[in-house]
Amino acid sequence: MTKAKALVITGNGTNCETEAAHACKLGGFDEARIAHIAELLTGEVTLDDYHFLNLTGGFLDGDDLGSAKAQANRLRYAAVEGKEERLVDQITRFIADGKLILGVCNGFQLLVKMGMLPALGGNYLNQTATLTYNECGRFQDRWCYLKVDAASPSLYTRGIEGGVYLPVRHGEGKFLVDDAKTLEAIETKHLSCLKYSDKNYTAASMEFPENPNGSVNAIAGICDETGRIMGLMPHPEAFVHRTQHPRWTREELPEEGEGLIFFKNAAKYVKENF
Ligand SMILES: NC(=O)CC[C@H](N)C(=O)O
Repeated sequence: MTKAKALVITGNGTNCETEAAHACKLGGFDEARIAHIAELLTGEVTLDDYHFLNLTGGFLDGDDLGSAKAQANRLRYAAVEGKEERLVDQITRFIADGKLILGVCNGFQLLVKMGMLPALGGNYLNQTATLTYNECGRFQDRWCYLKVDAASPSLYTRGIEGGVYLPVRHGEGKFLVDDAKTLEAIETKHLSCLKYSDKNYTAASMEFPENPNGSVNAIAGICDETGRIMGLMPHPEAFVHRTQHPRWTREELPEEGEGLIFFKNAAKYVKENF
């Protein structure tokens, strides 16, 4: 059987790479390699050797120009040393090969600003949305209830009943779209797979602090139409064990944290399809 291989990109200010790689291993990947972005740009590491690309959280380029904007330009336009291709050509091939990309927080901002989400009509290099300053005007560091759309094509949220409880920590998490048509397409295709909600996961919420940033339609995460590419502001890699839960000493909790399912689903998909 193929070895399921995950790649986590680090460098220029990411700070969740170790947790993301740990979550990949716990979720069932045989290998989780942390690579500096420079290793991709020099051609020492190539995406073709992996199945699951993790774009992780942090403060890429210090959030200058807006979170993840500089890295979005870097990934879209930088050449790979000694090769006739740009890094974006490798990413486009990665997607065409049926592989998986998960962007968390800064990684979600990166995917959106590269144009890779929501990628309506399969156009992966067309920016139609953004993530900008939280409506409250402050950085938010708190735990949120996230309602899952069971009709979404996202492979990561498969099997989740109701919703998940995960931490957020961001200053620029407000999801916005360029026009009403984009939002309508996102909703009718069920690409808005995660929404900030009340604690019973009954309804999406625009109320602060349930919705920590004022995202349009309470959107916390979206996927593309294939369900293989997903981005979300909350951090699934930060809740893979019960001791990461804020009330773990007071509540009876299962051993496994609620975020691990994202990585288990990704590993299962890779093992079934490669
Ligand atoms: N945790 C993160 O990845 C934060 C992303 C970004 N630096 C922000 O503050 O919005």
